[in-house]
Amino acid sequence: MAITRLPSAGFSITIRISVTADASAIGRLTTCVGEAGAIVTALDVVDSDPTTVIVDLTCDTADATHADQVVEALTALDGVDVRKVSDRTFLLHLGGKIEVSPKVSLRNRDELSRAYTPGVARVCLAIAENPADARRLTIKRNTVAVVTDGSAVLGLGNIGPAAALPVMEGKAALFKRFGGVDAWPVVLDTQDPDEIVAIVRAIAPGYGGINLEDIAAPRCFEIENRLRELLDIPVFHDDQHGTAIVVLAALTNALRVVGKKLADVRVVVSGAGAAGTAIMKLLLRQGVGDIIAYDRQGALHRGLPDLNPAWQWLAENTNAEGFSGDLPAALRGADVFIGVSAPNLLSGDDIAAMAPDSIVFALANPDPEVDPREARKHAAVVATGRSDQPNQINNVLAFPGVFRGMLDAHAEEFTEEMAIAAARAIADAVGAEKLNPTVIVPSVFDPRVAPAVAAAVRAAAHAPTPPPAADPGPADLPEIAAEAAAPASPLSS
Ligand SMILES: NC(=O)c1ccc[n+]([C@@H]2O[C@H](COP(=O)([O-])OP(=O)(O)OC[C@H]3O[C@@H](n4cnc5c(N)ncnc54)[C@H](O)[C@@H]3O)[C@@H](O)[C@H]2O)c1
Ligand SMILES: O=C(O)C[C@H](O)C(=O)O
Repeated sequence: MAITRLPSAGFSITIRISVTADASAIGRLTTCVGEAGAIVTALDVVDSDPTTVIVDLTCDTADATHADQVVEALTALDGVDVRKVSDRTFLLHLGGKIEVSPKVSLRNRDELSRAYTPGVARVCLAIAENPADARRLTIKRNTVAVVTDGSAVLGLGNIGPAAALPVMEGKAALFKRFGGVDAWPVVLDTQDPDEIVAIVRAIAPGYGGINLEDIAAPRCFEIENRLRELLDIPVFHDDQHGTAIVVLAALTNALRVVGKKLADVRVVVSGAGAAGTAIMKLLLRQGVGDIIAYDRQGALHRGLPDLNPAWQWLAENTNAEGFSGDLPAALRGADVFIGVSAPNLLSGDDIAAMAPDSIVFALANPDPEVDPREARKHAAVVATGRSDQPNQINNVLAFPGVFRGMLDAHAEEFTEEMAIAAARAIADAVGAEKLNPTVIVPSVFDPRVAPAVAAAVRAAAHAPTPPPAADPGPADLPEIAAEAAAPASPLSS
């Protein structure tokens, strides 16, 4: 039942090869790579002499084992010497993916004296006198902490803070690329909720928002709730709310495609963790017909003893009929399946037993709950978290625009109203003229998405439209400078 892995840019390798320089040499290399199931994406001649040519051959493979097989096949060719193999994903990560870059030039004493000491002291005092000025005079206005304890990283589990860092750097890069937000990873060597809350509370003054990331359920709920109480900046748990926003957007459009209404559909959710719980809460808030929630031990229902508070809430607010059968049984006649749990739980036959025009979102990464190619044989709309399948559902459609909007609005909290507004903006970004079973979410690279989400979030925060630039324009500065400089300026006496 496992999904067959296809060659992907995520497993791209560059192989440096020395080959005898005859007319068919290059052709033999590319044929060999193709026959081994990889896809050649580039071939560069690095050097040559009268008898040999040295090339860098770049190809997409399916995984690390497949990459080894491709290299072995090349090595076995006559007249071929494989000199070096580079994993392009690892090359891209050398030294990390983000850096701090000054926005001011520091070319001489004049600039140094204003950007740093002694000039900076007056700015510090201005903020000490009026803490709200931190948003105008420091990075706080545009900076988000991406906080993790490394306890639930992607679908990889509890791999710890250092191993989580590449994901957090990636999030920070996405924040900047799609939302213009300066985000910085904060990886914590503790998984104790009290310590996490204390640390985040202590670092909060330097940030305009907190993005919790890859913290395992159910601790993530407690940590988020406590921080929301304590802080005057928005706290957003991306795995919960980012996912829930994009799933609501995708489901809105999928229901448009099949002509059903949210209030009429029965939804089965596999995985009542961070993502699943937030998805269910948002769907319930939007008036979904009914939901049955599954986790490892089966369906959540009112009769189950010793549930944690999050599951107790779900047991009381879902599964109206008190169904307690297995997952395939729950799917019989269901309109929608949403998987945020584990790979390969369902077969094509399970999907075939759903209601006509069913919708399947199999979102476990990297391998979904059901092979999407099997699911597509029976369901009207299928989405996954994968970039090599149509309808990729990923939080990146939500979080850059959500934080752009919250920062611009100087929002003090993230609200459900913002989540619903963001989901509507993402759904509407597809547009009736483009909507079909394979296009229910906009492209990650659609430049209209993040601004539309930001505008929707700002409106939900009841904030006025900000000026186009996130930074203060020159017109703002004299007023701030005069205000801030007056008490301490040596020139003013
Ligand atoms: N595509 C997306 O946009 C997207 C977004 C968020 C999460 N995800 C994926 O969803 C999955 C869950 O993410 P999360 O952040 O909620 O993690 P989580 O650890 O908070 O929750 C996962 C839940 O699934 C349950 N589970 C595990 N195996 C199960 C099984 N065989 N049957 C039923 N339930 C099972 C766990 O007990 C847990 O409650 C991961 O694979 C993640 O990569 C995808
Ligand atoms: O966060 C993401 O981009 C992916 C998703 O949250 C996941 O856990 O797989």
